[in-house]
Amino acid sequence: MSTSMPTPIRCDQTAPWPLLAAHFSARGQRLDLRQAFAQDAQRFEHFSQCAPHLFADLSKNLWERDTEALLLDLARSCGLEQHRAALLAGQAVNSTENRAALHTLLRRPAGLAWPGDRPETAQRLADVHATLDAMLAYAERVRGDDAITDVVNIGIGGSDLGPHMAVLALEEFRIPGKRFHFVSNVDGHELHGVLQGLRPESSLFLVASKTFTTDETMTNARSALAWFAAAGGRDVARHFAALTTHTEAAGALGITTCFGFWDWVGGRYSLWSAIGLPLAIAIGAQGFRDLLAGAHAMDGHFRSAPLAQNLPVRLGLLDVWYRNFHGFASRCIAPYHAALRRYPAYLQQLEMESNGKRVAQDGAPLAHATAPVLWGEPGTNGQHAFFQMLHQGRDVLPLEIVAVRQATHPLPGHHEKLLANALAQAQALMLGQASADGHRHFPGNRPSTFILLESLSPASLGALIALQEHRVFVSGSLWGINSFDQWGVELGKTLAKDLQQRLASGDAAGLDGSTAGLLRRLRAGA
Ligand SMILES: O=P(O)(O)OC[C@H]1O[C@H](O)[C@H](O)[C@@H](O)[C@@H]1O
Repeated sequence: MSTSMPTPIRCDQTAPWPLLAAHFSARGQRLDLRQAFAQDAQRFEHFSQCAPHLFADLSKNLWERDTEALLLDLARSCGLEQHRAALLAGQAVNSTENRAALHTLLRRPAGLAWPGDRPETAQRLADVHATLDAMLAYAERVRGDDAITDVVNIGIGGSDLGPHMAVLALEEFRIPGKRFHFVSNVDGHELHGVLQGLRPESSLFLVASKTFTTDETMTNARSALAWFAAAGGRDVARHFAALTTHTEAAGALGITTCFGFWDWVGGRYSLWSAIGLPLAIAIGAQGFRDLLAGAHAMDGHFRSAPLAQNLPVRLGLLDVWYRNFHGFASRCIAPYHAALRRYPAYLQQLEMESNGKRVAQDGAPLAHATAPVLWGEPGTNGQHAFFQMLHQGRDVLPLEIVAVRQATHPLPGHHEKLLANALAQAQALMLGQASADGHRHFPGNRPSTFILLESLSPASLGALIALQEHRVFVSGSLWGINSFDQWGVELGKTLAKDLQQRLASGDAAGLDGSTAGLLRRLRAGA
């Protein structure tokens, strides 16, 4: 059993909060990055940071050393260090569900104890490794089974976004001869499109659902099972596996090959658990262990680096500064690597489902803003679509670039162009360009963060994702919210059940005028 932990202190109820507001009015809102670089020869050194497997340049952001010092005071006043310790020790930081959020345990080496561990941690870690070993052995068997050519992951949200993003990101490491498909939407077009290219005897379906109740996933799993039987498939135990905390529910559906995990793993933090099986099949047991090791290295950095040199902390503090003082409402994510094309979507769930909250831990409404909108596309594509607005729109939209120093393809010239574009965008946003013609004038002073990986590998991807997880924890902690629940997704699910019946029956009694009108329209011809 997890014990409850002291409630973090809300940022707007601490002494540094009004000091930050005063600092913003006096200087922060007028900071000019071009002047800031001219006045501080060490600005790049001060605001850049090495962390395991990556490097980050935060110097082109609208803050100065004094700002960061005040933000660090804010973090301390909010009890960030105590809250971090509670997270890592497995206390019930998810207060509305009375659960720990122990995704860090999933990547901890076997037998490693941390000071402050709760008594049950050693057993949990042993369970993690027993499951990991079994899952990786299974992944290796599937990799060696040439009869299986197609692996279909059926899952949604955290049971789709992580493995899907990572299988794409690590395509260079992917086993040849197997195709990977991800079916998430209840829209039958998606599953139908995949099934059309499959044969039962060469397909492996992985039904991924923490709860094993999610309607989309259950509907797709039932349809896949029905297709399998109708197409002459035999041996469900060989061709279907369930990745879930509810193995009995999988059994009830007829799926007996199961890899489990635990309620203390949040859906959007579950890539490291059995939910990672499609990735493990794609990149192999060693690749998956490298991913875990990369994430664990970042966990160590987050756990022990001083706050002022702690990259997730610095990013999380910058997020608070931007959201609550500058009032920036979004962050544009631009991975300059085509294989990271699902990275923005992955971060959307991680940050917006974690921190898109309007009440404090105690349920009281907050007076300050929380998660920004995350959005984006790989560079250079985004440059030819929406970067116009980043450069010349009326709103300031902070940009976060992820670039990779080494390419793995052999094509000459491409990578230099790609990296030059990443650098140029950050430079153009900051420097701008004066022109008497308003249409050609670039105001500049627009912020960006530049994250650099040496290469895109399982280890660096693990570190990058763990960095983002911890950064979301930092801002959520200061905002005083529970970053680990997602009650906001429930109402729509309940109403969809009711409306599914009404779509069949035509009963519009008691509905609002718009929903009733649309229902009639949808049923026209029924
Ligand atoms: O893994 P599952 O239990 O099927 O949940 C899948 C997803 O759906 C839920 O509604 C939540 O919004 C997500 O956090 C979760 O990842």
